[in-house]
Amino acid sequence: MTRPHFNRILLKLSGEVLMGKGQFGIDPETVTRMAQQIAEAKEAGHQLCIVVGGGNIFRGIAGAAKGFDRTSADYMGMLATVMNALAMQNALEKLGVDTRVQSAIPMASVCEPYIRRRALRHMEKGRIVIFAAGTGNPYFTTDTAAALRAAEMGCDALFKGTSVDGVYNADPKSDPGATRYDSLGFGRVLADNLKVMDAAAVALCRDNNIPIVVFNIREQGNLADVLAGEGTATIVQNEE
Ligand SMILES: Nc1ncnc2c1ncn2[C@@H]1O[C@H](COP(=O)(O)OP(=O)(O)OP(=O)(O)O)[C@@H](O)[C@H]1O
Ligand SMILES: O=c1ccn([C@@H]2O[C@H](COP(=O)(O)O)[C@@H](O)[C@H]2O)c(=O)[nH]1
Repeated sequence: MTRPHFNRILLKLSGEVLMGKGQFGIDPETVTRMAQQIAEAKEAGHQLCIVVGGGNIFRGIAGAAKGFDRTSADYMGMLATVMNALAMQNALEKLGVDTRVQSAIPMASVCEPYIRRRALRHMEKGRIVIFAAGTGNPYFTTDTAAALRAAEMGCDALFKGTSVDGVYNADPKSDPGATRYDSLGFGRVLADNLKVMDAAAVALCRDNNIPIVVFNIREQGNLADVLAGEGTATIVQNEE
C-alpha cells in the first residue's frame, strides 16, 4: 500500500532501542546510529521533534513491582528519559544538527523547560526539539507524551521507532505466529488491546486525527525509507 507523505513528524524513540545489544542503559554507538538516521530525515526536508522513552533505564511499573512507591518510581522513569534526551542531543550535535532539549519537569541548569510556543519557534528555525520527562506527570507513559506533543506541535504523524517492524495481531515477541498489519484503524488497536502503544496514546491520536506509523528503527536507514513511503511499517489511522 502507498503511505501518505508527512512533512512535520514527531518521532517517538523507544528507550529500549538505545541500549543496543546490551540489557540496560545507553550504548553510545547505537545512539550515534539513531542520530544518523534522524539527521538523514532532516536532510531529506522533514521537520522533526522527538520524544524519547526511558525503558532502557527505568520503568515506573517495574519499580513499583519491586516495592517503590508508584509515583516516585514514575518520576524516576521520567528522569531516565532526560538522560536519554541528553545522549541524543549530544549525538545529533556531533553530526552538526541543531537541537534543543525541553523537559516537562523544569531543570534550569540542564535544559529548557517545556514551552510550547518556544518549541514551535525552534522548529521553525530548523532545530530538532527533543522532549524529555514525558508529560511531567506520573501514571503516564512516553507514548502518551508523544501523542500529546504531536498534537501540540501540529505534527502530521507520530512515528514510533521501536524494535518491531509494525503492529501485529499479537505480540510478535511472545507469539511467533503473529501476523503484521500494513494498515489498520485506531478502533481495531483499541478493541483488540494491541499493546504496541498504550491505549491513552492511541485514543489521543484518534481524537486528533494523527496517524501513527510503527516501524523498526534498529534497521539502519529505515526512518528515511519509511518517511519516503517505502520500507516495512504499519500505519494506524482513522478509517473512512
Ligand atoms: N500487537 C503488537 N504488535 C507489535 N508489537 C507489540 C504488540 N503487542 C506488544 N508489542 C510489543 O510492544 C513493544 C513496543 O513498545 P516499546 O518497546 O517501543 O516500548 P515503549 O514503552 O514504547 O518504549 P520504552 O522501551 O522506552 O519503554 C515491542 O517490543 C513489542 O514486543
Ligand atoms: O508522562 C510520563 C512519561 C513517563 N513516565 C515514567 O517514565 C517511564 C519511562 O517511560 P516509558 O514510556 O516506559 O519509556 C515510564 O515507565 C513511567 O514510569 C511517567 O510517569 N509519565
